[in-house]
Amino acid sequence: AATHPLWPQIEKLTMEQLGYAQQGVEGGVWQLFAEEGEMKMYRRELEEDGLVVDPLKAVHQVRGATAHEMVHHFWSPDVRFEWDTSIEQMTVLDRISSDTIIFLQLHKRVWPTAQRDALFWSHVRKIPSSHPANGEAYDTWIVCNQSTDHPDDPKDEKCVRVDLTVCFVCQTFIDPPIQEGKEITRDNLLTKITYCSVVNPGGWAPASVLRAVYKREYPKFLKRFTQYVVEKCESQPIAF
Ligand SMILES: CC(C)(C)c1cc(CCc2ccccn2)cc(-c2ccc(S(=O)(=O)CCO)cc2)c1
Repeated sequence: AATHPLWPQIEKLTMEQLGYAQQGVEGGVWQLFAEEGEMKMYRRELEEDGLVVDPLKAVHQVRGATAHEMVHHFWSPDVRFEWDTSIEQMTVLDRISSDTIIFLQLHKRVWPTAQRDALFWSHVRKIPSSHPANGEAYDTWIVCNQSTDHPDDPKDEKCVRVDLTVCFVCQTFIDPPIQEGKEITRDNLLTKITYCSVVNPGGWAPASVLRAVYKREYPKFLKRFTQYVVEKCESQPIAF
């Protein structure tokens, strides 16, 4: 896949998004709009050509599943319908490598806006932890979703194409730190999650509707998704 024409963009954007996700939310630019237990959701108000494209950043931490397990279930087309209630259809247009897929997704229509679809590459990658595994911090895993073009794009005029950049970054910590010779259980897995998205709705949609939708849907999505992965993995061997 390193020879695929998209590869330089995939490499560059994935590392940029990793940096963006790891930036803190200090400085007053991010406004907290939802908080539930360990989950905090922030947004910045941003409009382009009169369209709401508010960047979102969510941070969460979850016990019971690893960064690898979280990120794999976010990336995999096989389980997408099990957790993503916002989509009506999903097609894999291309598998450009074992870790990069091109998706076409039809999202459920949200009244009164026109139905939207999204065509994006989705890349999953492990970022080896910089300091040697001190037995606490494990590797960081990232999924980066970026809108792209594709020759098999059906270009359905009835649909409005959203333009999205999304990253889902996870890192697992063993808590409390492992004792010599003791086995790690799922309860020792503390996974920190950062979810960032910038979605241009791509066509007329009232600011009030979009802001109401993401303020309602995003907290639900992140809670539902993380619970789904913890439950799905609880009886499985731990995949680091
Ligand atoms: C609300 C807004 C942020 C603009 C929005 C609108 C729509 C299209 C559906 C829609 C919703 C509301 C209003 C109009 N259309 C989709 C998405 C969206 C797409 C993808 C992902 S993902 O994280 O890549 C998970 C894979 O599906 C997350 C969010 C967001």
